[in-house]
Amino acid sequence: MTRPDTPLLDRIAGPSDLKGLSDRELAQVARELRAEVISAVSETGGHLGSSLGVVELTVAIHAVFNTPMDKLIWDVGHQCYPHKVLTGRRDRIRTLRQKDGLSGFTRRDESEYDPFGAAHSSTSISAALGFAVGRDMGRPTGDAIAVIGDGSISAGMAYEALNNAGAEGRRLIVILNDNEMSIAPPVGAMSTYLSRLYASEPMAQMKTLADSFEKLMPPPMREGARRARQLVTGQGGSSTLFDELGFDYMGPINGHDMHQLLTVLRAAQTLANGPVLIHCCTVKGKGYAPAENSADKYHGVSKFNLETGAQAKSRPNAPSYTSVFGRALTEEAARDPRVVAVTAAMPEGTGVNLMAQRFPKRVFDVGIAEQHGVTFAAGMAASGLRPFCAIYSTFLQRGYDQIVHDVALQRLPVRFAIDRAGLVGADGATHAGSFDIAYLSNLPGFTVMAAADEAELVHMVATAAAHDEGPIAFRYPRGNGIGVQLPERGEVLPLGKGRVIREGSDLAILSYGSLLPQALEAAALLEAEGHSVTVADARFAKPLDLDLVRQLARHHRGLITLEPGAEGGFGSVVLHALAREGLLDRGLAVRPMTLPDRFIHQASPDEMYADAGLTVEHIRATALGILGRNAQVYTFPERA
Ligand SMILES: Cc1ncc(C[n+]2csc(CCOP(=O)(O)OP(=O)(O)O)c2C)c(N)n1
Ligand SMILES: CC(=O)[C@@H](O)[C@H](O)COP(=O)(O)O
Ligand SMILES: [Mg+2]
Repeated sequence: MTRPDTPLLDRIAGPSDLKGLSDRELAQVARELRAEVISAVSETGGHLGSSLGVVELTVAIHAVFNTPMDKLIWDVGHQCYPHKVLTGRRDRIRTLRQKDGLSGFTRRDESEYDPFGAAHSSTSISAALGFAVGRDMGRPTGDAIAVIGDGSISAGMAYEALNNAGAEGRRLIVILNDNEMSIAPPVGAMSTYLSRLYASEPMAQMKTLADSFEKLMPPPMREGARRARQLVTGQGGSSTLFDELGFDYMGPINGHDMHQLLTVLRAAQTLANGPVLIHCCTVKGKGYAPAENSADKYHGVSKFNLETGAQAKSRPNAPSYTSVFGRALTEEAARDPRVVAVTAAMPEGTGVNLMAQRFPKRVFDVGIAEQHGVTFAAGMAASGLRPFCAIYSTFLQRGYDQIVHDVALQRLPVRFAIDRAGLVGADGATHAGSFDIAYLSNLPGFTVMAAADEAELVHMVATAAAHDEGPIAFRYPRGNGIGVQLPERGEVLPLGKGRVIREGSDLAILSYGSLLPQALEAAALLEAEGHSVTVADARFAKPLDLDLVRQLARHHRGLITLEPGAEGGFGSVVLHALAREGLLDRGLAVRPMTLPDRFIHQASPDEMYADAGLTVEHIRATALGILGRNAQVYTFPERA
């Protein structure tokens, strides 16, 4: 028997425990749940703002619907912390985004209450429709409910899903969580439209709410309800974009009012006989003043002081790669009025906000629209501008066909600034920048570079700015540089030329990208053990520095290639070149060191690279595996 003053949340082992509670008690659960999320994230860091915006909504959905039989799919999934607390993971919520801990997003292999994984935005409606079809074809699925934000619904994939779902006409619940924020303030006509939808008088809200019920009623009752509404509101009523797409639009409702939420969700559950869109207005960061009062609503925070909201600040000895890029880009823009920048809803994350401070009319935030952003930049390049398309490696995957079809095939000089290259830490596998080397270095006419440090990044920005012969990309990691001196001005690098950093004679390590310091450290260890090791920085995966590769192959017993990228990238380019040049015929020992053929889940970057087999010790062991008979032969990470 639980004591009467026991917090209600302590009695919630799972959503079924919500069923017996009154609406008032559910509101109390939400209050306690909000406090729990704030407390937990103050210890772990993470996506606090979006989670606080959906606390009441999360309680109401799990109280009304029958999860996990009903499939609840969170778009992006960064707002899923309240959901995880209510679905049996409260005991692990303080392991959030840590090695072997809870993911910061939804994951199928983490819980039956996570029917679909997320992290890249705008996928929820598509997945929910898939579940709805499964249900209608007899699969063990109840309702399909997608919760999608106002930022995420602006992406093309969301329209594709709305378009299809509206035509399919199947029962489907889409909840638009509209907090008037993306990561940055939202952009685009859809955002303006949504604001208009609910920026009207209360009466109009009554109207749309009455509208909603009218639509949900069986046809015979609708006419009577419509006439009643017209009498009350005196308005014929207009339909929304969503109505026109075949959805029954319900709302706008206050997403923090438990009574409104429960009433509308129960109505939808009882009456929906096709696709329904519930427009739910919320506040990002709701209920925690430091979040509500901050410009970014605490979208992504480090650990913070619960009382003050002050976030733990790291004191790096070097600037972030992102800020180095933003400043170098701004300098190029100052020298050349043709330089413009495109971001997909991440001006701060990519650093183009630094250029926007000086040249606001030359920086374009297209919203969460990577596909459009790439081809938009291609059009700019075709017009004679010099566009920098700044998109994280993982999100650039969303615009790949546009890269091939609109940029490479037409050999248009779009500059791709690829941030978050390699393993990124707490965001885990969904955000790893693992594949861009592989997916770009095979495209004809592309120039593909990787910065070994922040000074190299400055030179690569200058090289890209000056490169009009075709598309060019440069990648760099999340986080801070290594503390090298930054050049006053970037120099244009000789195309396709690498650089030898230290000369040896036994073995060569050819590094591509940001693991060069690890290569140099391993070389020093090997030298102390009597081995003579050359270390070179390739700088380019395409065009490859063939003279350098020939020289390394001909004058060493072994060659290691090293890259913070998946198989099929730089190492493959080198192996193809060696094979084509007959440089393997004399028994050269080659070891490509890449990310392993499996996904690596969240941890610190160092922990992830250790898991990936890409640390100094791994490099040393690989080298000894070539050089010494009695060496500990390094076995590559197991294949998936
Ligand atoms: C394809 C893709 N591009 C960019 C991002 C980065 N991103 C994560 S959340 C977010 C904003 C989402 O806004 P919204 O859907 O309104 O959710 P809110 O944070 O407001 O709850 C963005 C741009 C992403 N996750 N996926
Ligand atoms: C949820 C999401 O996709 C973004 O917020 C992402 O987590 C940002 O990553 P960075 O923290 O590397 O900018
Ligand atoms: Mg939003």
